[in-house]
Amino acid sequence: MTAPRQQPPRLTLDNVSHTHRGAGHPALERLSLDLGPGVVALLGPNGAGKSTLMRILATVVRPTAGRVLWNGTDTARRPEPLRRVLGYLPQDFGAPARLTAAEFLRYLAAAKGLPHRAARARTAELLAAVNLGGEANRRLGAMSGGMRQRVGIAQALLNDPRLLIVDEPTVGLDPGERSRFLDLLGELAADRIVLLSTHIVTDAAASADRIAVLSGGRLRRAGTVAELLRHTAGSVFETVVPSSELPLMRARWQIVRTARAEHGVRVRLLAPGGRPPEGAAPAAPELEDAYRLLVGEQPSAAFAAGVGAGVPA
Ligand SMILES: Nc1ncnc2c1ncn2[C@@H]1O[C@H](COP(=O)(O)OP(=O)(O)OP(=O)(O)O)[C@@H](O)[C@H]1O
Repeated sequence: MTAPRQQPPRLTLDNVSHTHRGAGHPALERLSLDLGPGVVALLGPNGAGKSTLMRILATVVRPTAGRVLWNGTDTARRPEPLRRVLGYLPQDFGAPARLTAAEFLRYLAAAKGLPHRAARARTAELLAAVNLGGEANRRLGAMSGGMRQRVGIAQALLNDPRLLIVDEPTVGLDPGERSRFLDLLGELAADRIVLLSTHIVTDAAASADRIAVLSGGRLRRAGTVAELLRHTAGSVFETVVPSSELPLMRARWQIVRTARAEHGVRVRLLAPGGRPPEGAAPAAPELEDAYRLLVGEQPSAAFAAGVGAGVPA
C-alpha cells in the first residue's frame, strides 16, 4: 500500500505590513507573495526588511497589517499548524563548541520529546542527509564554517519541516562550502518551501527557483531568474572610458561594475529607458543587473545636479 501523498505546502502573504514599535517608518509595506515548494531567495540590501519578514513567517512577531496564510490558515490566529512543521536556521544558531554533532542533535531531539532510540536514529539519518555521516563524533568547535552550517540545517530538519527558513546562511563560507550548502538546500526543496534570505546575488542565482527582491520594506519584483532578466532587457550597456571620466559616469548612470581595460576602464551600466553613453554597446542582462535596477540606487546626487551634465551623451 502506498502512503497517501501530502498536499504540497502553500504559503501566502497577503498585503503584509510591519512597523516596529517606536520606529518612524514601516519595515515592511503591503507585501504580497504566493509560494509553493522550491527554494525562494529573499534578496535585498541591509535594512530591506528580510529579517523582519522571516520573523513574521516564523510566527515570532505578528504583522501589524495584512495576513500570512499557511495552507489557507491565518498564522496570526492559529500559529500551531505552521509551527509544527517549521524549521528555522537563524544567522547564528549558537553551536556549542564542546558538543559533537551527534551529541548536539540528540540533545535537541530529546528536548523536542523524541524517545532515546528514536533520537539516535533520527540523528544518524539527518547527519547522513547533510553529508556529515562520517563526522558524527567531531566537536562543533573543530568543524569548518560550512560543516557547522550543515549541522545547523540538520537541527532545523529534526521535525521534518514543510517550511524551512534559512537566514543569511552562507556568510563566512568559502566558495566550495558555499556551493555545497546551496546544493543541499536545493535537494531539500523537492517537497518543501525553503526560504533563504541573502544579500548575495550569486547565492540567489545559484540556488533559487524564485527570487523575491526586497528593498526599503517593499517587494520590488518576484520571479524566476529568466523573468527578472526579461524585465532588465534593453537596459544594460558596456563601454570603455578613460579612468578620469569615471566620476562623471557615476553621476549620470547607475554603474553595475567596473574593470580595468587596456585603454581605460570597462564600465557596465544601467540606462533604463534612457539614453546610454555614446558608443556604449548593449549587453546581455545578468541577475546582478536586474537586482541593481530593481533596488534602484540612483547616480550620486551631488554630481547629478550639475557636473553630470558635462558627460557626453
Ligand atoms: N526591533 C526593531 N525595532 C525598530 N526597528 C527595527 C527593529 N528591527 C529592525 N528594524 C528596522 O526595520 C528595518 C528592516 O530591518 P531588517 O532587519 O528586517 O532588514 P534586513 O533586510 O534583515 O537587514 P540586514 O540584512 O541588515 O539584517 C530597518 O530599517 C531596521 O532598522
